[in-house]
Amino acid sequence: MDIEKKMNELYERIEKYSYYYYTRNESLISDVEFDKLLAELERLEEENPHLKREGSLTSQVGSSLKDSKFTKVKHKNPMLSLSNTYSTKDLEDFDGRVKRILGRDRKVDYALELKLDGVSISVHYERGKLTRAVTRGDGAVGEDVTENILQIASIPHYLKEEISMEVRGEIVLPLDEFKRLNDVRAQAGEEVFANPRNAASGTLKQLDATVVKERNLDCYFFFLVDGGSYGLEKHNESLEYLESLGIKTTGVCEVCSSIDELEERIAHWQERKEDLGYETDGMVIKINDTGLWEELGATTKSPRWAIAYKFPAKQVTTKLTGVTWQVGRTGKVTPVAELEEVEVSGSKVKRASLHNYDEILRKDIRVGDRVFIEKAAEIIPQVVKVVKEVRDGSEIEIELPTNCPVCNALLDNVEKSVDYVDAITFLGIEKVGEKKAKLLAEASGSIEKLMELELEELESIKTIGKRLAKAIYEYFRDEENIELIKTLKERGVSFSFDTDGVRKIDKREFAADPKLLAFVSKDDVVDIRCINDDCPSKLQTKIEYFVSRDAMNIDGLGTKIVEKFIELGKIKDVSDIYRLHEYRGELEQIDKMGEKSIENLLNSIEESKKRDYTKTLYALGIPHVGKFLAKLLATESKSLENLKNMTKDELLKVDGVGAKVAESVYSYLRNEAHLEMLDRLEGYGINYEMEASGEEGSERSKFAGKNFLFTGKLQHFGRSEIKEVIEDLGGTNLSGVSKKLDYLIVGEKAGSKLKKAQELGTVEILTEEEFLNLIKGGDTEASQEKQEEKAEEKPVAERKPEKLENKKLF
Ligand SMILES: NC(=O)c1ccc[n+]([C@@H]2O[C@H](COP(=O)([O-])OP(=O)(O)OC[C@H]3O[C@@H](n4cnc5c(N)ncnc54)[C@H](O)[C@@H]3O)[C@@H](O)[C@H]2O)c1
Ligand SMILES: [Zn+2]
Repeated sequence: MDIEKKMNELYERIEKYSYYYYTRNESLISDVEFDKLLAELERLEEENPHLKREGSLTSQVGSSLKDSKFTKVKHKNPMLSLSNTYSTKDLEDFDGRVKRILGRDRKVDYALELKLDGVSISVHYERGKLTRAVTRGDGAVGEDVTENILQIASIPHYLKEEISMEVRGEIVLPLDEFKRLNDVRAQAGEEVFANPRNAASGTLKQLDATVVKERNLDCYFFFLVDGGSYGLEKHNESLEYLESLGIKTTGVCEVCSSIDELEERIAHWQERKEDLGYETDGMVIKINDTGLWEELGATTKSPRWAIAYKFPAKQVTTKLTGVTWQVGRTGKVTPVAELEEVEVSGSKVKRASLHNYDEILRKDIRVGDRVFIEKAAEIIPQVVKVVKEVRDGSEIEIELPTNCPVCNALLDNVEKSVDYVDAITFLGIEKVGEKKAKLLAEASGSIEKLMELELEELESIKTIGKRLAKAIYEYFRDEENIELIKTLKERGVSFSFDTDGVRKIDKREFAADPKLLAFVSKDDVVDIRCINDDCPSKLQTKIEYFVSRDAMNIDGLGTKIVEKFIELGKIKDVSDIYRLHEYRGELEQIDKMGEKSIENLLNSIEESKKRDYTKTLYALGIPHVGKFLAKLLATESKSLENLKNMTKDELLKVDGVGAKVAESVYSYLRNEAHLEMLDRLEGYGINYEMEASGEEGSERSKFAGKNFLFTGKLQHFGRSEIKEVIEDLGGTNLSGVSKKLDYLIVGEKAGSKLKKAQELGTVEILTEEEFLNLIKGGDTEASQEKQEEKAEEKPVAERKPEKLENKKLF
C-alpha cells in the first residue's frame, strides 16, 4: 500500500517535471535530481511489476506532444534516449553486458564522443537538399521544425553531394550567446533561462523563425542513420563521412579498445569541458562497429550499444535558508546565500554568491526559496534562478541592510539619487545617453515640456539631429512609455529642474515591477559600501597600501601573512607591523617563511622607518590624500606636529588643497584612535619630519635646468629612487646620451652610454660618491640664481604649487 502511494507520488512528480522540461523548456529540479527520482521509480517498478503504469516514463522517451503547435511527423526509425550512468563502475558493467550478449571473446572497440547538452534533431536530405527537420518528440513522433532549422547558420541547406540521408545531431546554444541572451532578458525584466539547454529548446520551439535566427543557435551531428547502406561499418568513419559532406560534428570521436582507455580519455575531457564554448553534460560511449548494433538491439527507451557517462552535475537545486551580508576588503557589502548543503560539481556547498542587491531584486530571490545553484570548474557557486512554481507563500523577501555588518556604520547607496538628467538617461530612449539627456533636460526644464515638444523643436536642439529627434518624439507618443513616466513620477522620481533637483528614491519600492526595477538599475551603481574608513573590514587593504612601494616600501609582507596576522589579532592597525619581530614563531609557521625571508622582512620593516615624511604621510592613507597631496602637505607643514596644529582655514590656504581634502585631513588628525596610532608609529621611530637639510625651496632648485642620466648598477639608489631625487632637486632625467646631457652618473659595469658620453666630451661624468657630494655641497651656478630669486618669493603658505605641477614629482 505504502509502495503504491510512493510510486504514485513519483509518477506525478516525474510527469510534472517532464511536462515543464520538454513542453515549457523550464526545469523545476535539476537533471541529477530528476535522474535520481527516475532511477528510484525504475527500481520500484522492477520490484513491483504489477504496479507499473502503462506508458511509464521509465520505459519511454520523455516528451509529450500534447501542447505542440507544430505539425507531427512519424519517425522512420525511432529516436531513442540513452541509458546513463554517473560512475565508471557502471561502464564496466556495460562492457560486461555487451560481452555477455556478443560472446566473451569478442573484441569490442568503443567510440567516445562528447555528450552535448541541447536538443536532439533529425535532419533529412534528399538528393543533397535539406527537406525536413524533426524533433525527437516522444521518440516515435516528432515535430516538424524545418523552418526554424533553416535559420541555423551551421546546418547546410545543401550537401556537397546529391545524396539522400537522415542525420541526427544536437542543437545547442553556445555559451557566449547564452550569456548574451540572459543579459538582455534580465535587463528587460524577463525571466532568465536556467541553462543553455533550456534556452536552446525554448528557442527551437519558437513559432517565429526570425527569433530563432537572432539567437544564433548552433548544431553538431553525431549519427548517420543506416550508415551500412553507405558502405560504412564503423561509427567514427561515418562521422568523417558527414564532415566530408559539409555536416558539422564536434570533431571528437575517439576509438578506445579497453575500459581503462575509456576512463583515461573521459578524465581528459572532463578537465577540458569548460573550454569548449558549448555545454556538455557528459560523454557518450558507443560500440564503434555498427554491424554489432543490430545484434545488440534496443529497449523501448534506449539502444543497448551505447551508454552516456554523465559528469558530476554542475547545477543542482537546494533551499535558500538565509542571506548574510559580507564586507569585502574595500568595504563593499555583498549578499551571500546560505544554503541547505548540497553536492555540486563533486564538492559540498553551503554558500553561494548573490552578487548584489539589484541581482536579488531582479531574480526575485527570497529566503525559503528553492534555487538553482551552479558551480563550474573552480568558480564560486552562483545562484542561477529561483523555482517560483514551488513557492508556498512562506518565503520572505530579503531586506537591504542599512548598517555595516562589521562596524555598524551607516551604508551608502541604499537610497539612490536621481536628478532630471539621470531620469531621462534611465528611460533608455534609444541612443540617448547621459550627454544627450543633459541637452534635452536643459532645453526643456521639465518632462512635461519635453513631452510636448514638436518634432521641429526637438530637431533644433543642438547635436540632436533629425533621426534622434524622431526617435525621441515617437518615444513620448507611445502609450506604454507615457504610463511608465507617470508611474515613475508618482514614485517620486524627479522629472524637472525646478524643485529640489535631486530626489532620493528607495530601490526597494521599485522592485516589484520589472520595468521600474530596470529603470533604477540602469546606471550600474549597484554596490553598497561601508563608508567608515576605519571599518575593520578594510584593514587588509590599508596595510597593503601602507607597505606598498610608493609608501613605506616594505618587502615581503604578502597578502597571506597579513591575513594570518589579522586573523590572529596581532595586527589591529598599521602600527602593529612594527611589532612583527616579536612574532618570529608565528612567522615561521606561515607557509614557506624560512629563516632568510623572515630576516629580510624584518630588515625591510626596520629600513622603512627611514622613509621621508612625504612617504610616511602618504602611507597613512588619509582619504583623498594621494601622492601629490601628500608631497604638497608635507612640504607645507614640514612635520606632522605642524600639520596636526593647522586649522581648516590654514589647510585651505595651501594651494592645491580643496575643501574635501582640508576636511578629510583635519578630521583625520582629530580622531583619537588615529592620534594614538600616530603616537605609536612615532614611538617605533617612524619619521614624521621633513629632512633638516636646508629649506625645501632651495633644495628643489639645486639642479634646475640640468639634465641627468645614470648608467650601470648603482650602490646607493634604486633606479626610480635616483630619478626621483634628481627631479626633486629640480633636475631632469634624460633617457639617452646627447648634447643636452649635463651629468652622467656611472655605477658598476657601465657600458655604451659611458663610452658615448666620453666621446661627446661635453658631459660631466660622476661616480655615485661624486653625485652624493653634489647633492650635499657643491652648488651649481643655476641653483645660486634660483636662490636669489627665492628671496623674493611669497611666504610658504601662499606660494603657488606651479613648480610642483610642472615637474613630474613621482
Ligand atoms: N530537470 C528536469 O526537470 C528534467 C525533466 C525531464 C528530463 N530531464 C533530463 O533530461 C534528460 C533525459 O533526456 P534525454 O532522454 O534527452 O536523455 P539524455 O539527454 O540524457 O541523453 C540522450 C540524448 O543525448 C543527446 N546526445 C548528445 N550528444 C550525443 C552524442 N554524441 N551521441 C548520441 N546522443 C547524444 C541526444 O540528443 C540524445 O537524445 C536527463 O538528463 C534528465 O535528467 C530533466
Ligand atoms: Zn563597516
